[in-house]
Amino acid sequence: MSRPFLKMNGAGNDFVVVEARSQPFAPTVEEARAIAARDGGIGCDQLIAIEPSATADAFMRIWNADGGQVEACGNATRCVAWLTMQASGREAVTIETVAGTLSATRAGETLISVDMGEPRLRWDQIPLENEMDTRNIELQVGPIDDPHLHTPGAVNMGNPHVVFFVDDAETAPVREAGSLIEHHPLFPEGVNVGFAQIKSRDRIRLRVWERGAGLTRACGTGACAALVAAHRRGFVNRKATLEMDGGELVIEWRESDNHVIMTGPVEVEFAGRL
Ligand SMILES: N[C@H](CCC[C@H](N)C(=O)O)C(=O)O
Repeated sequence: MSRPFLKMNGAGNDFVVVEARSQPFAPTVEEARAIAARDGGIGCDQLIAIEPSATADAFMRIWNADGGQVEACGNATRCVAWLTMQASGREAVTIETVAGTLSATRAGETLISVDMGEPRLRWDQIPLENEMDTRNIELQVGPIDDPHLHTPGAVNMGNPHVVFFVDDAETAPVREAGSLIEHHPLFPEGVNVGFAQIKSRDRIRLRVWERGAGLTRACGTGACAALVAAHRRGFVNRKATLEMDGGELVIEWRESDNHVIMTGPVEVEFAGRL
């Protein structure tokens, strides 16, 4: 039976959002992949279901475009939080995910802040295949030998990220290197691959090759990971604007509680039926 959905995006990272509180939604990997397909499907980076939660305002389930379920999606969390605020009239809501429950507050008519919690920084929390310093991980593969790509940092924001520091994000080998590293044996659960150009102590230009989705126009958890990795290397302050292909996110790694706060836009593109 067909069912309604909303096509949304957060800074250009786009989603098909399905309401699954009244009617369960359990697509197979193939069905999720078919919905996400840009050629023949609706087309999105992630497929999102809003489900009941016993402990939060809603549970958010996330499928990547390749049909696999994942733990976290920052831009989608803002979209689901915004929908929940619009429906409830409240300015603060909680969203339960596989990676934990997140608190969101309204920062504007279509601007949402999400407390993404604490970054996980130990090698076995990323996770990595073997023990190493997650500030500077040793990774040599394909175009990554490019001397312009400095030793990356690794951060888990509920999902795994590796962040390379590059001289120019526009010319960085995002597709070639991203697709190689996504499945590199150093990352037993795969990895999202960020390419960060430090423009100043409070501005980073970031492009992300996402695990299971490829090059996206923005990545919220990727923006959080890039800020944390760059601060750990002394490149930026604790708060910065992350310039992504589809828009800007403001990320702060709060000193008081070690939480990472992500603020960014939400947009409803259209409504349809699956
Ligand atoms: N676009 C999402 C990240 C999706 C991460 C997913 N690609 C994974 O496999 O972890 C975001 O805004 O955080």
